Amino acid sequence: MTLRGENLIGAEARRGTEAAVRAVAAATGESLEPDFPGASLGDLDRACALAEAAFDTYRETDPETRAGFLEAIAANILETGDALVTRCMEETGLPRPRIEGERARTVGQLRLFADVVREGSSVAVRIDPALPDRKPLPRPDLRLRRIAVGPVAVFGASNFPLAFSVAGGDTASALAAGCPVVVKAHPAHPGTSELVGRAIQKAVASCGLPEGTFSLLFDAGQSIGQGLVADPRIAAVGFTGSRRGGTALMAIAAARPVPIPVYAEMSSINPVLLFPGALAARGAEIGQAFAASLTLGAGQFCTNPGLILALPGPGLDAFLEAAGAALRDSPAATMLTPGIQRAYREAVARMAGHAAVTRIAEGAEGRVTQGRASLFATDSDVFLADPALQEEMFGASGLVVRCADLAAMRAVLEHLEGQLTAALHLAPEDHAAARDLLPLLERRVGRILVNGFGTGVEVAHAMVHGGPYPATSDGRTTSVGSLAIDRFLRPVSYQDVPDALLPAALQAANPLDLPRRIDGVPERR
Ligand SMILES: NC(=O)C1=CN([C@@H]2O[C@H](COP(=O)(O)OP(=O)(O)OC[C@H]3O[C@@H](n4cnc5c(N)ncnc54)[C@H](OP(=O)(O)O)[C@@H]3O)[C@@H](O)[C@H]2O)C=CC1
Ligand SMILES: O=C(O)CCC(=O)C(=O)O
Repeated sequence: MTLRGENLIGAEARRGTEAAVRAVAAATGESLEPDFPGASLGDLDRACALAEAAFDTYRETDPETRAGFLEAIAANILETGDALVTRCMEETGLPRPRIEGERARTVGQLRLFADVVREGSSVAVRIDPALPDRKPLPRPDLRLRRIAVGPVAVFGASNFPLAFSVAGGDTASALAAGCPVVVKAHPAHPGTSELVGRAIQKAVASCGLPEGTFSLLFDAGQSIGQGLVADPRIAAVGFTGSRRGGTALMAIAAARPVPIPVYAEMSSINPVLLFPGALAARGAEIGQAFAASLTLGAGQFCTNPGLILALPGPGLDAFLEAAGAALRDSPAATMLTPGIQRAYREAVARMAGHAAVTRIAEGAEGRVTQGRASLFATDSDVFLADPALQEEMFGASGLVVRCADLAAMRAVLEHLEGQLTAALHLAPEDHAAARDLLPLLERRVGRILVNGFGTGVEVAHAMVHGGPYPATSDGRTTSVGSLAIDRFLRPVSYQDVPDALLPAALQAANPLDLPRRIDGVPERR
């Protein structure tokens, strides 16, 4: 499919009139055709007006229609074939297996949400039938369902150009909830965004949905993104990116006359706890696995294992030796954008320049567009004294913090900001020590995992890809997995509303065949 560099506004595709986003080949820095002129404020207004006009129709689509729509998007994405894969590789510098894997994850995610919509428990139907004879007062008939919150603004993420971008988890969960979506494309992969956007636009048309169900806007600056968050027709925001970007959007959303939630997934350094028994048994093996996780995707994962906590000893020495050797052998890797490469280089230089931090290993030097791996080490008292040491280095770099004993490890965890994940490496004899730390870890992170690393989030029902601030703006939820739909739903209760006036979801005959709780008890079906 030929790229046209057009904004997709409802059923229309039109070139913008503002400064253009230039697509750039991540590996070489060369400009790619076409350019993507930015949307005007008029385009933004039209996209939001269409989204609002679509809302009441789209949110009341029956489960089969909405699930079929999500599946049609998945099919259309696959139909874009190699054109999508090659363009995405060129724009991001990510290798083919990664992009193909990410496409499968994106399509699988859309299909998972189709299943969620068909299954119906996200509507959360509750019925408390009237008790007219109750004394001293009768109870009214109460029926609850959850409805979509309204049009959602989604910011595509740079580092997952498919799974966290135009048709990624935020879009899939918002559409599954019944919310029209307006996406602000990430300037790092505009061609990928257009191809995926057209796949969604085509599905809107083939499923007979209102055109405002989906729009995609490009912008070389920040006025469209900021305007979207401020627009009174937008009811919620999904974002993955920097803490600075996420908090700027949170401030705009909070300052609106009607504030709205921003679900921002931001920085995380994902502590890895190496317990003594595990280190003694397999320090070198863990070191190799750690290096592989750290360098995945040039380290550009928010789940990247950036902080390692361990007690000194021969096990830690073996870990450092193996991780160091693997990282010294690791080739430099193309980073997503010149800005991300520069930010990474500066973060590594700051760490290397710290008087009380030593560099354990450095990967091979690369081109100007590439990042090289690094591993640093320090002691827990240094880490505790300097908050800058827990800032994310977005790339393949980690910091090992030597903790004199388990109490020192606890002190470091107490001091940490909110995180997406914590990984514990354990042997059976470490279980008691790990058990002691679990309550603290539960307070700090969204996902606790054992004998693995957090990179590569499973898209599943029991997944939490979230965590307390600043890992995310709202630790009560997740941006990956079926629970992500909850962000875009709100409950409405209907009291003594006649059956003929009730939405189908709540009618006595249950025409949508939804799971229901009657008087608090799941109905037998
Ligand atoms: N932890 C994580 O998961 C991730 C962290 N990052 C971090 O973010 C850095 C930059 O990467 P990037 O992906 O571009 O993330 P950004 O947060 O800079 O940008 C993400 C998106 O939000 C927009 N945006 C950012 N700030 C604002 C604002 N104030 N007003 C309106 N729109 C805004 C950007 O537009 P525009 O580009 O025009 O500014 C872009 O579309 C990385 O170096 C890394 O440190 C990045 C990706 C994931
Ligand atoms: O590790 C993953 O699969 C997802 C990582 C992620 O959410 C991110 O880097 O933004």
